[in-house]
Amino acid sequence: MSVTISIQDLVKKYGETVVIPELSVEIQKGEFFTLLGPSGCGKTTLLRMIAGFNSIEGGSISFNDKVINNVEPGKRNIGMVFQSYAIFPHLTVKGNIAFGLQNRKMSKPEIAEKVKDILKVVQIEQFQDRMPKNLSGGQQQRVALARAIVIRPDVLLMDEPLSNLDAKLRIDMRNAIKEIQREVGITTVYVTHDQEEAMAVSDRIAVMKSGIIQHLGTPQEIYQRPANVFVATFIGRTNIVDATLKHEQGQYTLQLEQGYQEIIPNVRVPKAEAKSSLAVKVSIRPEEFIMSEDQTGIQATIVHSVFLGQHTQYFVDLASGQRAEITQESQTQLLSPGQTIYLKVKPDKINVYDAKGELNYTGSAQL
Ligand SMILES: Nc1ncnc2c1ncn2[C@@H]1O[C@H](COP(=O)(O)OP(=O)(O)OP(=O)(O)O)[C@@H](O)[C@H]1O
Repeated sequence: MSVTISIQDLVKKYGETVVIPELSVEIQKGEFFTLLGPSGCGKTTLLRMIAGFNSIEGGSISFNDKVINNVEPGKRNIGMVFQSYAIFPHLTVKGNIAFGLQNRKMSKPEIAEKVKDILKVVQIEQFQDRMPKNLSGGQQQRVALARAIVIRPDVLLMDEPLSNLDAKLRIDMRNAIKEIQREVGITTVYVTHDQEEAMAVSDRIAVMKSGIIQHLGTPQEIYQRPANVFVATFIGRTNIVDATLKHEQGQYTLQLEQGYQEIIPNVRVPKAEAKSSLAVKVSIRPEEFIMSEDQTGIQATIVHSVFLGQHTQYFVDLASGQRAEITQESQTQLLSPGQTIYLKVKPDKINVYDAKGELNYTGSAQL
């Protein structure tokens, strides 16, 4: 059975140091939920609180309607997968997977049946009699995953499970993890600092900084309408530029460099901040720039280019002196360093923030 995890006003302190000030979130039944953020933001701390390995200094964690704050880790019915595979070196693959079931006092045929089923799900049937030392990192991680899910946990917790794998295997394994999770449908909390990995596997992502959720949303929402400048720069690549937002005759016009301006269709400024002219920060992703055919827009000079096949990445100096990154579909002839171009932006795609970069005025960013 998989459960809803409700976290209410949760506080974590180490001595006098507050690591998680007061965090609330509801993780849906069967959801693949990721905690994403830079090193030290409190992801592992929160995961360990769910597992029962860390004390709780305030608030509550519930599985469905049951508060589990004081339930010991072994009784929470949780499966865990860590960065270090933590599988037993002296047991075969089959032996490793059967281990958790033997502790649950099942009959031998029942255990054999369950192990067989899980070997199939994680696709390591052919290695069932091997010892772990004769397996690749990816195969060992599949064993760890199989061992975690064979007990049919209510919750699956994964802490950087792919960090020890090489780049290609990480991609293969993240796809495998996503498929397996979908098949077994267990509520999953996944910790990573790798934004691309988070985007690839998650139903929803909580982007954290200093123990606080900065943005909670689907990968698409977080990429397209990041709640603040921290999230915009942490997820994917972007350019942050200063600009002025003018409110005239019921519409918002963004004034960028050199008199270049665009009407922005989806602006909502809270009443308390509303003025006819606001200093703002704008997040423009590399693909949200358009090269202007006529000589209007922001003048820029090509510094260098990186050919990536279908797309080419250009690093340019804007007239203001700011370095920017733009991505364009590759043309037969690449633009050369020193060449002058004119840039416009896609007004419905870019994100406009208050001057502190804390509040998104565009779209429907939810916090
Ligand atoms: N046992 C502890 N005692 C004191 N401080 C701790 C302890 N464990 C973690 N911390 C602090 O709590 C903060 C959050 O740590 P945590 O391990 O949760 O971060 P993280 O986001 O998982 O980082 P990483 O990606 O580097 O693992 C850090 O500032 C860390 O130094």
